[in-house]
Amino acid sequence: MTERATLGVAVIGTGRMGADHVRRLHEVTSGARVVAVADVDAERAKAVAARVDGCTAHTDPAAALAAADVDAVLIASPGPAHEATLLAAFERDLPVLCEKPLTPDAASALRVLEAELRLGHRRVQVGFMRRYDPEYAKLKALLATGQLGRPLMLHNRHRNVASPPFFTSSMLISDSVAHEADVTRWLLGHEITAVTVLRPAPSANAPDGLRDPQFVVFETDGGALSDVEIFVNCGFGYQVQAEVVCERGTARIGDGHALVTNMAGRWGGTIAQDWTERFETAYDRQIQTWVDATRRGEVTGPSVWDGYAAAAVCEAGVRALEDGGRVEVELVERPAPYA
Ligand SMILES: NC(=O)c1ccc[n+]([C@@H]2O[C@H](COP(=O)([O-])OP(=O)(O)OC[C@H]3O[C@@H](n4cnc5c(N)ncnc54)[C@H](O)[C@@H]3O)[C@@H](O)[C@H]2O)c1
Ligand SMILES: O[C@H]1[C@H](O)[C@@H](O)[C@H](O)[C@@H](O)[C@H]1O
Repeated sequence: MTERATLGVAVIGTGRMGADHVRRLHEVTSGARVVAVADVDAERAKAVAARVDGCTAHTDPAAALAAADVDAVLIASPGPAHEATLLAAFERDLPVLCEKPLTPDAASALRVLEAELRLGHRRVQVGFMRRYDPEYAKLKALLATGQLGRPLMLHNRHRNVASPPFFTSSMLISDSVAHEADVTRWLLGHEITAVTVLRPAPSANAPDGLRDPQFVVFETDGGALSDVEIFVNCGFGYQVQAEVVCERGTARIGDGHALVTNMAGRWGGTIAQDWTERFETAYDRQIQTWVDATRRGEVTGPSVWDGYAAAAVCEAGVRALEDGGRVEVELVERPAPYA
C-alpha cells in the first residue's frame, strides 16, 4: 500500500489536552501537520491555531472537518461531545484518534460502534494511552511470556493531586477509572463482568459532597479480580501504579524510581504532578503510532469495541457507586470486525 503524504489533522477541542496534542503534532510527531482546529471557545481556538502556520480556527467542529487538507481528526473535546464529532467524521470517512472516554455511557458508545460497523471498516483509535506507556508495555510483554503463570489479581492505584471544580463523584469512575477498566481488559485479556464500589469516608481535602476516595473491584470472565484505589485529591502527586499477582510471581510498575537521590540524611525521588508529565512518552508514542498507521491506510490500537466495553464497565460502576452492592456489566455480543 502506498503511504500517504503528510497527514493533515483537524484537532477538535483546544483545551488542556487538545492544545498539548497540537504542540505534539507540530513539534514531536513526524508525518503530520495540524491544518485546522475547532473549539466552542473562539478565542481559545484562535490562540492555538496561531501557533501553527496555515492552521485555520473554527468554533464548529463540522467546519473544521470540512476545511481544506483535512485527512484525519483528533478529538479532544469533553467526553459528552465526542459522539457528535465521531459521527460527523464517519460521514466524511475520516480516520479518528478520539481521547478517552470514547463516550460517557454505554448507549452512546454503542451508537458509535454501530455507525462504524455501517462504514464497513474500522476508523477509530481510542486514546487509552497507557497501552503506549513503556512501563505498562513491559508488564504486558512479561505476562505474554507466561513465565509468571496465570494472573489472579491486579492491584491498581490511581491518584491525582486535586480534582477540577466540575468533577462529580461519578466522574471518579467514568473519567478516571475508565483507564483501569481498559488496562484490566488489555493486560489480562479478560472482559470485566461485574463491578463493586466501596466508599470510605471522604477525605477532608475533597470538595464538599465529592465521594473521594473510592475503592473499585472488577470481576473478570477469566476468574481474576482487579481492584482500583481512585483518589483524585491526594494532594501530593500524580501516581499510577499496577501490580499483577500471578500463580508463580508478581510484577509491579509505577513506583517512579527512575532517579533516587541521597541527600541531607534522607533518600528519595520526586513524584510527577500531573498526567502530562507521567505519561508524556505514552502520548508521544500513541500519536506517532496513530499517524504512522493512518498514513499506511491502517487502523490500530484500542478500538471502538474497547471504548464501548470500558463505557459499559464504567456505567455499571456508577450504578454500583450510587446504589451500593455489586452490579453486573452488560455487553452486546462482540461483532466479528472487533474479534
Ligand atoms: N488520556 C489522558 O490521560 C487524558 C488526560 C486529560 C484529559 N483527557 C481527555 O481529553 C478530553 C479533553 O480533556 P481536557 O482536560 O483537555 O479538557 P479541557 O476542558 O481542558 O478542554 C476541552 C476543550 O473542549 C472545548 N469544547 C467543549 N465542547 C466542545 C465541542 N462540542 N466542540 C469543540 N470543542 C469543545 C472546551 O471549550 C475546551 O477548550 C476529555 O475527553 C478528557 O477525558 C485525557
Ligand atoms: O481526564 C483525566 C485523565 O484521564 C487522567 O489520566 C486521569 O488521571 C484523571 O483522573 C482524569 O480526570
